[in-house]
Amino acid sequence: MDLSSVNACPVLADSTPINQTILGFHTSVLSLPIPKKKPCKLDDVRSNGWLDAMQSSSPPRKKMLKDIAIELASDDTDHAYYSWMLKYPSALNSFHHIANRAYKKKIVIFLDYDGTLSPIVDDPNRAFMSVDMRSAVKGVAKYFPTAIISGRSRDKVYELVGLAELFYAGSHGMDIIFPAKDTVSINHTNCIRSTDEQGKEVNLFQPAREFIPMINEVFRTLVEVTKDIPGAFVENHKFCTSVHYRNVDEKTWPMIAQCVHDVLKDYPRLTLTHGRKVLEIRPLIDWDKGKAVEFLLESLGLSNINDMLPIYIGDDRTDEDAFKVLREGNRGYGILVSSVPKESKAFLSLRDTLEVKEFLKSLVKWKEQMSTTGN
Ligand SMILES: O=P(O)(O)OC[C@H]1O[C@H](O[C@H]2O[C@H](CO)[C@@H](O)[C@H](O)[C@H]2O)[C@H](O)[C@@H](O)[C@@H]1O
Repeated sequence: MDLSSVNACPVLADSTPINQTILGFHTSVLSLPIPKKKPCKLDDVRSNGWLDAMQSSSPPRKKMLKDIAIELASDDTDHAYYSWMLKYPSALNSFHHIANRAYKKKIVIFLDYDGTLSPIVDDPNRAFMSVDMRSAVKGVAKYFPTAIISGRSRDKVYELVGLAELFYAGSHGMDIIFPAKDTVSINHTNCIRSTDEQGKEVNLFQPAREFIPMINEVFRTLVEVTKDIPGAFVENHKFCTSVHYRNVDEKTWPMIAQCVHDVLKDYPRLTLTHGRKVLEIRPLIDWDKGKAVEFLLESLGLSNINDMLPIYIGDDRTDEDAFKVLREGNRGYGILVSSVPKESKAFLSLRDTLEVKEFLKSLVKWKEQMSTTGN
C-alpha cells in the first residue's frame, strides 16, 4: 500500500484551529522512550498528512467560561455556529419537513454510538449512554426499524446499548447481525445464516472474516509498540483495531502516529482512517458504514425510495460514508451531530447527544399522534 495515499483519506475540514506547536515537537519527542525494534523516524507522518488530521480530529470540549474575554470569544463561536446552521439546519427545527416527507413512508433509523448516543469521554470503556437516551432509542425502535452502526466491535456496542430489538453493525459495518425473520432478500456471498445466543435464526454478514488473524496480530504489535507512551490505548474490535491518543500529551502525537505508520507498513492489506482522537486500522476492502446502510436496507426489503425514508445520525468522519449514500439520489436524511461548524455530506445537524435524544423523542411523539389520527 502506498502510505502516501492515506493523506487522501476523507479528512473533514474541522473548524478546530491547527495548533502550530506541532512544528516544535522535535526535541521533546526525541527524549521519549522509543519502541525498541523499529526506531521511529518521525518523518513520514508529517508529510503524509496524518498529523494534520490528528490535530483536527475532535473539537475541544467546552470549558467553564469564567472571564469576559472568553465569553466574547464564545459569542464569536456561537455566531460562526449559527451561520453554519444555515447550511446544515437543525433537525429539530426542520422536523415538520421530515414529517411531511415521511408521510406514508417507512422511516428507518441508523444511529452511530460514540458522540451520538453517548457523549465523548476520555475513557472509551466508560462511554455509557444515559437511561433517558436508552429509553428514547427503545421508543423509536418500537415504531421504526432501528440499527446501530458503530466503529466498535459488535459485542461491545451491544453491551453498551443493551436493546435486543435493534439491528447491530459493528466494526464500521463489517460485522452485521439481524434476525432472519426480517429478511426479504440477501444478495451477498458473505452473508450466512446462523443462530444467536438465544438460539434465534439470524443473518450474519462479515465481509472481512479472513482478516481476523491479521487484526489480532496487528493489535498485539500495536499494544507492544505503544506500551511506553503514556495515555495510549489500543482496542481490538475483531475486524479493525483502534489506537486512541485522546489521553496522550499532544507533543507525543507525532510519535504515536509514526509507531502506527511503521506497523502498517508491513500490512499492505490494511488501511488507516481517522476518528475522534483515534487512529483506526482496518482491512482495505470496499466496505464502510455507507455500504452497511445500503446492505441493511436491501436485505430488509426497504430499498425503494418511494416507500422508505432512512435517517442516519452520526458525528464522526466514518459516518460521512453513510451521509454520502443518503445524499446520493436524495434518499434520506443524514444528520451530523456537531457543536462546531464542519463540512459534511449530511443535510441537517444536531448540536449534541441531548439534541439527539430530543429528536428521537419527537419522532416517537409524531408517530403516536399519527397513529391516533389514523394516519
Ligand atoms: O462509530 P462510533 O460508534 O462512533 O465509534 C467510533 C469510535 O468510538 C470510540 O472512541 C471515541 O469515543 C471514546 C469515548 O467517548 C473517546 O474516548 C475516543 O476519543 C473517541 O474516538 C471507540 O473507543 C472507538 O474504538 C471507535 O472506533
